[in-house]
Amino acid sequence: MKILVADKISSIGIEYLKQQPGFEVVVAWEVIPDWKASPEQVKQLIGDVEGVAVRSETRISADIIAVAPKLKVVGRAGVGVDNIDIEAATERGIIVMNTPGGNTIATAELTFTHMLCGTRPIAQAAASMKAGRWDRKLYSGCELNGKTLGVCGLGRIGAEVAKRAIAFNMKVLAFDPYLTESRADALGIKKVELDEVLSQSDYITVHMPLTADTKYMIDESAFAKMKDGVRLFNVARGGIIKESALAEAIKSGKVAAAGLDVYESEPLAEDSELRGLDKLVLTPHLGASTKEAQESVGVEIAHQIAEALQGGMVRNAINMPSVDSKSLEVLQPYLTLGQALGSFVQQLAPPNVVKLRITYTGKITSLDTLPLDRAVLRGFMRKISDHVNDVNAPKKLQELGIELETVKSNQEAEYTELVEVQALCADGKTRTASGTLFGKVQNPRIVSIDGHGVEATTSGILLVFKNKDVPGIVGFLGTELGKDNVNIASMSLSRDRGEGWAISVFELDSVPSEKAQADILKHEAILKFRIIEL
Ligand SMILES: NC(=O)C1=CN([C@@H]2O[C@H](COP(=O)(O)OP(=O)(O)OC[C@H]3O[C@@H](n4cnc5c(N)ncnc54)[C@H](O)[C@@H]3O)[C@@H](O)[C@H]2O)C=CC1
Ligand SMILES: O=C(O)C(=O)COP(=O)(O)O
Repeated sequence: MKILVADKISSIGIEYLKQQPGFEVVVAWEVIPDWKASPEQVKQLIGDVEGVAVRSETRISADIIAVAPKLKVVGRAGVGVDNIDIEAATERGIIVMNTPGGNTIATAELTFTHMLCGTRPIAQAAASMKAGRWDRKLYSGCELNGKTLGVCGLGRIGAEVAKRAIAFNMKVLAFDPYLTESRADALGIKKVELDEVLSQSDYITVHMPLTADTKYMIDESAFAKMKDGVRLFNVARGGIIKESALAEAIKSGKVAAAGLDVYESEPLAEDSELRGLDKLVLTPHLGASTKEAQESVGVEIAHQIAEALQGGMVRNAINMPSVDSKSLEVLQPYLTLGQALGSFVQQLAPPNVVKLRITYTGKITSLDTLPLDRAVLRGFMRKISDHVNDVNAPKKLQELGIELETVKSNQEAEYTELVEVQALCADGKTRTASGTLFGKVQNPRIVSIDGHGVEATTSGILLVFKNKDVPGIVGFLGTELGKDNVNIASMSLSRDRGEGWAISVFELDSVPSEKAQADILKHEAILKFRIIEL
């Protein structure tokens, strides 16, 4: 398996990948000496690669994905994945993973450094000293003590910045729609709306991803709401603060000081007007550039990529549910059951399914069932679409126009836990299969088909049929299958005395020939049957 290291990650991480049996590691800058991670260069190396490790420089666009037919994993040694086309990767079933947390402290500390530089003009004073001057009057500053800091985006980095601000005796306001009051209380900060952050803060710092909601969140109209002499910082993503509006606000004197680490377009253009603004301190996307952070994220991503490609655990995936090893052990039999039920129902139902409903009942409802949903979908799509995996299964289902509904039910059931998969068809009919885990070994079994109790395996070949409840059916089938040299491994019969018919499942060792299937259907008591391959 070929792994491409496209951006400079920790050498310990690269070594780890090289040590993995069966891995061939291509270190981009060793192969192409003037490596700039341009699309042309990336295309030269990515053609036969199964895993790629990147930071923020290499763009994994839809075009790149299109020329990387073997690509299975994109590992981002860091947080932001805006350089990766997640939609295109998901469509292709490529796992995109990052390493949240590894560079939190480094980035929080750089933010604080920027805040301090915006408080005491260290960068400007240092430059003047280097230029041979001694300008004591020019470079006086102010104090953080007693000031109000507004934090937009109170996630990992925002929270660390807030803690440091509190240590400097600042009051902290936070705007983050996803922040709970209890977390705000625990951090000793006040959760407010964006307008309050804008109007009440002496310092404003942003720590969110760049999304449609956050793009230009700080634009001309936001600056108009701010105090005169406000100080602004962006160590998150270029474009959250609109650069042209910031430049105007600095020039007009509205903004007393500002610091940027990230830009709308990177690298920042040589002739960008931002470079000429004295009150603005610029750093070239250095948030995560500490020895500690790079070692942490580089080693972590190497481990994650290796594990995912070696068929182990998938951690920190952006486009599929992640499961840790302990949970995976618990979930494994359920995943087998879920995939089997999904596949079973798809093969049982006609092709006009419009909705898939997964219902969890009993003990299982206490687990994180998201990975199970994916297993059901993967099973359902198995015979419909090529290359379906946990990454792209929901997208593929959506493309087929099939809606997904998942329900956690607290209703009494015959089993202590039950997974039910129901296909709702365009004509209003439904086809349903349920399953549970049997015994201490947690053996997955199908226990009901369309509401009729059966007991069937979750692997192999099943003959499912509906018949009139008359004598001789089992003998007839035994004879017909025997003539076709098909062995019956087990059978489960379920009859409905009231209606006079039965649903039965035979587990077979091989698929009966078309002739044998036609002969079986000739029996007037066999109403319909399906061969289901699990
Ligand atoms: N300059 C650099 O080198 C680095 C930059 N970053 C960037 O810093 C940012 C934050 O990273 P983390 O704290 O690790 O992420 P995180 O996911 O822990 O925090 C992001 C926070 O933003 C909030 N948020 C999302 N949408 C929002 C909205 N519309 N309005 C307000 N809040 C919103 C979320 O609720 C979350 O609490 C990311 O953009 C990341 O890419 C991260 C590391 C290094
Ligand atoms: O982790 C992030 O989001 C970053 O922006 C860090 O970027 P980098 O890995 O230093 O290119």
